[in-house]
Amino acid sequence: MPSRTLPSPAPVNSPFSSSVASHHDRTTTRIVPPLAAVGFSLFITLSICFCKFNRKRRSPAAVTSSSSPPQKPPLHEFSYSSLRKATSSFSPENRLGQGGFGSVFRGTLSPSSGGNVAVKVMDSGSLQGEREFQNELFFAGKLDSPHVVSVIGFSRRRSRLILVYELMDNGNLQDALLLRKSPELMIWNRRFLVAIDIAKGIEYLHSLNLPVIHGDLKPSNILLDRFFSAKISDFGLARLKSEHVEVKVASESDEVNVVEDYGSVVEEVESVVTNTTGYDESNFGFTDQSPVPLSSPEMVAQAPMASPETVVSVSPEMGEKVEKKKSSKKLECCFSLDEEKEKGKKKKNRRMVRDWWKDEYRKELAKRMKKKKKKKTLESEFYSDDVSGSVDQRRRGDEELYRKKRRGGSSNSIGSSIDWWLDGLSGEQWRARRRNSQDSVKSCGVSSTPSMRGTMCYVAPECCGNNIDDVSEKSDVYSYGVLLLVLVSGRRPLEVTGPASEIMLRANLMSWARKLARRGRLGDLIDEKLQLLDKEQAVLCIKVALQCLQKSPVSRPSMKDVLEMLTGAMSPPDLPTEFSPSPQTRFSFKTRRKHNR
Ligand SMILES: Nc1ncnc2c1ncn2[C@@H]1O[C@H](COP(=O)(O)OP(=O)(O)OP(=O)(O)O)[C@@H](O)[C@H]1O
Repeated sequence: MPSRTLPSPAPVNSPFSSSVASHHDRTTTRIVPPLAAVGFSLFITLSICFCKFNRKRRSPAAVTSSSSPPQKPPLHEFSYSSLRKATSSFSPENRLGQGGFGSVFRGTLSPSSGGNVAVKVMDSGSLQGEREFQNELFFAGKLDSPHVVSVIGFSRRRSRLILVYELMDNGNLQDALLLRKSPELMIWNRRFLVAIDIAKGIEYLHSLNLPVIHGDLKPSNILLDRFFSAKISDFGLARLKSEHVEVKVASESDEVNVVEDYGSVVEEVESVVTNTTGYDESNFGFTDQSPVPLSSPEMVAQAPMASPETVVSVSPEMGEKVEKKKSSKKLECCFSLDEEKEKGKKKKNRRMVRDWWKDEYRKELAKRMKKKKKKKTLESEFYSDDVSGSVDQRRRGDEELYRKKRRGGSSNSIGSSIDWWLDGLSGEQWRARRRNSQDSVKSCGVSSTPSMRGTMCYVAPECCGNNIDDVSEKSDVYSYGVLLLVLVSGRRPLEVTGPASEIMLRANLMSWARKLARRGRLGDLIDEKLQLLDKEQAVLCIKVALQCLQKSPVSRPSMKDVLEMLTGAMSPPDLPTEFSPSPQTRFSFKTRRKHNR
């Protein structure tokens, strides 16, 4: 009987083992494929996720979205009828104010469209108005700050241009402070906070990637919301910073190297002639901001052939283009015009504008000389500490006339008469003047913008010449200095009311502040009617203002420093050694050279 032996472990190749193995194999083949598939798909999924995550981390979009502020929603294009309805057919009761280029009305839209708004209707047919409108829209797309009045939208109906802003319930600073419409501003702290808000707003503009120069800072362009927070408005004269630009007008294939700054490129574009009827409507605004038109060679080639009623204009598209080109530090050639032609045209335009201004000066001077001979003595008194031996920057556009009169033997009085006239223009007169200038623009067909750099009394001396490169952030700093003095004193920069002795002493706010500084009596400048006054803070404001009002732009502090000085983050400033706002010699020299050319 065969003994039952326990089956020894089967060798691998035994039939038994093969049957076990085949059984095992069958099990494995049944289990492994799904497992492998699961594992494989898990692996694939994980690696895809990893790749995606990695790419996302590295993508510029991810970087921007995390580090840059959220994009502003696009501007809304309103229909004319909706705005007419919102303002009860632009009824006089809804009128909030009148600017140089149109009226502003209160409007009520649906909450989703903006709720309560301010609707600015530009005077139809005004070229400057159109220009300001374009500028406003261009900057509206760029600016986003709690210290800048927001543009909500716009409307365009043939030549009727309308801008829609957030409503600022307490109107402008000029009315609130100088017409004493807001008793709230009689409390010192409120005024100080307004000064800080404005400083923050300007600092924001200057700290942008492409700094924005407002160019027209004055109380009527500072609006107050219902909590009396101040915001900067009116970017009609604003521009991108201009420094040194090496622009070679070259052939199509050439490239133009842009050194550091692009504002001047915008300025260069100003000399590209466009038709009076304006910009191409389809390209106007925010439906498509693509920077097509001005760079296209066809258009540039057409430019000089435009009709006689051509005007100088800057377009939003160009600004956009300029910004886009910044990263590459190169700007493709925008101009196929040859250099000589372009220069000649520019020169001719400038000459026409200058001639017009000269004429205006001459007329105004004659009138003033005839009517107010007595004032001569007062003027020389006011400007005795302001006017240096050199010709004032503000007279640069009128140097010929100045020199002629000087030869006539009355240099000082004439010089200061011009100053007096410039400084003495009230807002109304200046506005009227700007309107007149529009007429002139129409008649001579050239933009008068080079002469229109802000509002008299607030505009920095270097802005009044023909050289656009003289305008910088420091020009805004100067205007802020005047604003600060106005805030602290509750007075206009020029007040010629009251008895003669009063006029002689205080008429010119800046001169008065300088005189007081020399006498160590800055406190005299503070508004006597202020309540809860913090005198130390008020004197600090005057000192900062005097720093801002220095004649040399480089000596003025930056807006960042101004803000830090006012908030105590930086030690208070020493009084500047020189107080004269008259311009640097280099400006006069440069301009004279230009004139002679
Ligand atoms: N968003 C707004 N909310 C409330 N009121 C406004 C608003 N915008 C303008 N206003 C009022 O309308 C007035 C006219 O404004 P606008 O900007 O047209 O001209 P301006 O700045 O006063 O003068 P200019 O155009 O000559 O510089 C302002 O002074 C202000 O009182």
